[in-house]
Amino acid sequence: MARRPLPRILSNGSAQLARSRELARTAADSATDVLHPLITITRGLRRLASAGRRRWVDTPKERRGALLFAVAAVLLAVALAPYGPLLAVVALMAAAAWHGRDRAPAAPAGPAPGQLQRLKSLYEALVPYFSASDDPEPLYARGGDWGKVFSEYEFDGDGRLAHLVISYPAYFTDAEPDSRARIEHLLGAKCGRGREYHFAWDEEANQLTVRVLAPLSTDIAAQPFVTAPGETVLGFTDPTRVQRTLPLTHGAHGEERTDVPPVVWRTGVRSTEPHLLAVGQPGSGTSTLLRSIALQALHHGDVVIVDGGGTGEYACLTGRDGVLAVECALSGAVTSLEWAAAETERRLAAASKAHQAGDPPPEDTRRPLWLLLDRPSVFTHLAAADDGTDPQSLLQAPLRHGRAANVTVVVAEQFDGLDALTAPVRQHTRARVVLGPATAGQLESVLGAPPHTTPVEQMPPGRGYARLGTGPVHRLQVPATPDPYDDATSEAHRQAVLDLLPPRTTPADEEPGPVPEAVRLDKAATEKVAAAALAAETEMSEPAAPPAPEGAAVAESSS
Ligand SMILES: Nc1ncnc2c1ncn2[C@@H]1O[C@H](COP(=O)(O)OP(=O)(O)OP(=O)(O)O)[C@@H](O)[C@H]1O
Repeated sequence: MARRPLPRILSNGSAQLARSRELARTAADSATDVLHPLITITRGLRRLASAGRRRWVDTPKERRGALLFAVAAVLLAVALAPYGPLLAVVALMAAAAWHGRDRAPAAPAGPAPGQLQRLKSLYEALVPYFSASDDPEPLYARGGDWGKVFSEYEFDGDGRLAHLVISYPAYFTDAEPDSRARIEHLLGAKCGRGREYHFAWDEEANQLTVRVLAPLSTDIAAQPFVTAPGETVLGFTDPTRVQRTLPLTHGAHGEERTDVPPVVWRTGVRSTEPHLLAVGQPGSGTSTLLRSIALQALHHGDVVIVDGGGTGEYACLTGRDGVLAVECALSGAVTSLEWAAAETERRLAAASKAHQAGDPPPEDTRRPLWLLLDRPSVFTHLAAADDGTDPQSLLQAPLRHGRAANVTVVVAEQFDGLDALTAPVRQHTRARVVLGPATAGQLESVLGAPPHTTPVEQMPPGRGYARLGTGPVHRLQVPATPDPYDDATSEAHRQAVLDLLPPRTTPADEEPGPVPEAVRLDKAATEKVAAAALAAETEMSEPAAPPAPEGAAVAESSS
C-alpha cells in the first residue's frame, strides 16, 4: 500500500487553533533538527554496546581471559599515549555516528511502476470529460501531469486503487446527474470491476473522492436485534452514513460477535415514513425481507400476511401468537384486509374519542398492527378477471391513517408488477427498498434518488438499497431469514428462524374469555397451509407443539 504524503489541512477548528498547531509543529521540527546528531550518536553507542555484549557472550569461556587481557592492554596504551583519551573519545563518537545512522530504506517517493501506469491511464481516460478546447490553462490535457489532479491516492494489496481524490475544473457540470454518472461509470470500469465504489462529490472544492467499499457481510442470520419498540431493522449497511451499530452474532454457526451499522426503519405515530415498499426481481429476497420484518413485528404487535406469490413461504408463521392471518387466496386476502380497514377506522374513532375526553389513547388502539403484502399485483389481476374486489383498494384507510392508528403496511412487489400498484400504495410507502439486480433507472424510479455507489456485478440474495423518505440511499444486506420449511435452507439458518417464531396460539374457539370484535375469516387456504406446516414441522421433529389452529382468527389483540 503506498500513500503519497500530503500536507494536512485542518478541516475544522478555528484559524487560531490551526495557527497554534502549525507553530507547535514547526517548533517540534526545529528541535528534531537540532538534536538529530545527538540522537544518532546515542543510537550508535547503544548499537556498539549491544554488539560488544554479543561478542562477549559468543566468546568461549576459556578464551574470555585472553580477550579481557587484550582489551585492558589497548586501554592502557590509549591512556599512556599523548592525546590518547581524547583521540579515543573522538574515534568512539565517529564510530557511534556511523553505526547510529538511519538504515531504514527511504520511503518510495511516489507510486510503484504498476501503480504509476494505472494513475496515468486513469488521467488520460478523464481528459475528454474534464477538458475544454477554450481552456487556457487546462488541468487535463493529453500527456499532462496527473500529479496536479490526483491529490491523494491509495492502493490495496493487489495494486488496485482503493482511494482516490480527483480535482476537476470548475466548469465541469457536477450538478448534473448525467455528467456525474458518466464519470462514475468510467471510474468504476478503470479502477477495476467487481468492486463497489462510493463517490463523494464536493462541488465547492471541485473535488471527487472515490472510495472502494468492503463487501457487506452476507452471513448475518435472523436473530433478536437490540432495538427500541417501533424500530425495525431492514438490514445492514456500511459505516459511511450510519453512526449507530448493533451488536450481532454472525458466521456459519453464530460464533463471531461484531458491531454492525444497521438500517433502522421507525414506524408508528412519530414516523415520517410509516409504510414501506420493497421491489426486486424474482428471487432477489423480498419475501425474505417480509419474513424478517414479520419476525421483528411479532415482538410487540400483530401481523396479517397476504401472500400473492402463493408458494407458502410464510407457512411457518401460520397460527403463531400474534399472526392474525396468513392469506394465500383472493377471498381470504379481501376478508382480512376488509377487517384491517375496519380496524383502522375503529382505532381512529376510539383514539379521537379519548383525545376529546382528555384521556390517553385506549390500550387496544396502541398495539401495532402490521399488514404485510407479498405481490399484491397477483390478486389485482385475479380480481380484475373475476370482477371482484382488489385487495389493494382496501389499503386506503390503513395507508392514509395507519400512522395515527398504529397500522403499518409493507408491500413487496416485483418490478414487472409495479404498474399494477395503486396510487395510494405508491404515494404512502415512503420507505423504499430495492433488492437484487436493477438498472440505474429502476433504482432511481423506486428510491427517488440514485445511489452514490456503483452496482456490484454479482448481487447476493438480500442485497440492495434502502431509502427512508428523503434520506440518503443506503446499501443494504437483509439478514438471512429463510423459510424454515424450505429443504434448501441450512440447518443453522433454519434454527435461527425457528428460535424467533412465537409459540402457536390457542385456537380461537378455545379462548378462555370473549374475544372482542373477533372476525372469523374464510380460511380454506390458511387451513391447507397450516396443515402442511404442521406436517413439515412434525417431520423436522421439533419439540412437541400444540396442533395448528383449525382456522386462524383475525381478532383484535386482547393483550
Ligand atoms: N438476505 C438473504 N440472505 C441469504 N439468502 C437469502 C436472502 N434473501 C433471500 N435469500 C435466498 O434467496 C432465495 C430467494 O429468496 P426469496 O424467496 O425471499 O426471494 P423473492 O424475491 O421473494 O423471490 P420469489 O418471489 O421468486 O420467491 C431463497 O433461497 C432465500 O433463502
